[in-house]
Amino acid sequence: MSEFKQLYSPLIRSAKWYPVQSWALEQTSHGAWLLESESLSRRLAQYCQHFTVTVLAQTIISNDNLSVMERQLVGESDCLEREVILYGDQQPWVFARTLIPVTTLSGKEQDLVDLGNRPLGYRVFNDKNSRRDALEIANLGTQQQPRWARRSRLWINEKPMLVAEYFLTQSPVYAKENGC
Ligand SMILES: C=C(O[C@@H]1C=C(C(=O)O)C=C[C@H]1O)C(=O)O
Repeated sequence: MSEFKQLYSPLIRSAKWYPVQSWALEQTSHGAWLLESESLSRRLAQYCQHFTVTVLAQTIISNDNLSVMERQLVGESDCLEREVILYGDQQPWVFARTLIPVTTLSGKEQDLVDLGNRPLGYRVFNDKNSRRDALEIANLGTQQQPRWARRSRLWINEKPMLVAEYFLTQSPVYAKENGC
């Protein structure tokens, strides 16, 4: 198993998610990232020369393996679980875990199984029938040194998927504290 998956998969699964309103995000530099409602991939790509995605794992998981909240957000269907690292100029920036119900993988959306190293966001946000809701935030670091994660539901042609993203230390989200 990839070292990244081993490290970050359990972290993001056990995250305590809170609604956006619970955090003082307005006017902060990380807030602009966490509140991005359009494609995160496109935003990240503006901060580097080479934006790439590496798939760590992709498997079908039973609905029984979803948490109660996950089930509330995506429904009762089994899901394709896709875990990736988003890289900016070869630096790992974001670990992302997406749950795509198999019922979403129908009609035009059957191609989502075959994305490979193409960013999911490019595919989803190229479709005019896409939107994001149910945004929640978690701090996987400490109060002194926050390490942010967010979870949101994406809709494509009225079909849901759930995306959790963990912003790694080298990501531009922490650019100020990294001295960039
Ligand atoms: C959901 C988006 O796609 C990004 C790309 C992902 C992937 O390729 O699996 C996963 C999560 C995202 O951070 C986005 O760009 O907003």
